[in-house]
Amino acid sequence: METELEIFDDADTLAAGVSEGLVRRISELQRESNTKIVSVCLTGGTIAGKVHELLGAELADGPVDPYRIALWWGDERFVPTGSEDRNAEPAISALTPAGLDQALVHPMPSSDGVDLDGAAQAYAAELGDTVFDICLLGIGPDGHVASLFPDHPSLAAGGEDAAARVIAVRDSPKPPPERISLTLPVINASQQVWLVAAGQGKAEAVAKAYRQDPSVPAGRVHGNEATWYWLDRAAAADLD
Ligand SMILES: O=C1O[C@H](COP(=O)(O)O)[C@@H](O)[C@H](O)[C@H]1O
Repeated sequence: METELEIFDDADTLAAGVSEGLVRRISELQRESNTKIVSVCLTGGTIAGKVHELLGAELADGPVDPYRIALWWGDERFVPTGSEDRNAEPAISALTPAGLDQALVHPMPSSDGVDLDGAAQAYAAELGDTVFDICLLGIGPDGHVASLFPDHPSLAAGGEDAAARVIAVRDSPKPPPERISLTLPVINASQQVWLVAAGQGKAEAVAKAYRQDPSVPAGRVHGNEATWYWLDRAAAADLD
């Protein structure tokens, strides 16, 4: 399993680099097989928003067939449809103009009319045994990935030995308190895991993750084939 590191000057050039990297990898996989549907798991967070904006434009006008991409999410805030806290909706708005097959777009449920545990179970059923070609993950300043937080029940329930593929998260240390998250076995089954972080506030968590410190969830994720770190200089500042 390879670990790759890409460092950019700032958050904007980082987002552009990740977006270009996605186009490169997705088109490579699509070229290998005419029928291949590339499964990409998206993340929420600040830098991801920038990536999705750029990716929407690149997918509309590049080598990728957007109709052969399946989109999934690593985590979601359990809030009503239309809430500005949702991870999926801004990404879908940014990417849909590129011409996605909506049947292959799999947002996690919102809180409208379902309970949290039921929502997590429904997403697990939808996910089945899907293996992601690429799983994008933001890193929180505390080292959380998806909605698996350090020193929190989410990490116990969603750790390497998790029984479920998708869990309900309550009392999240970062608001909103109720969330849905993939667990480590699903993330770590991905062909490639891409960790993306920008800003000095992420530097300590990134350094721990890079040296695979198990005290932070980000230090416990990896891809089957490769793990990529996509960082700006500030987030990379504490790397040895
Ligand atoms: O709440 C969340 O936070 C993390 C990190 O977000 P960032 O804004 O600090 O980059 C994100 O990866 C996760 O998907 C999201 O739900």
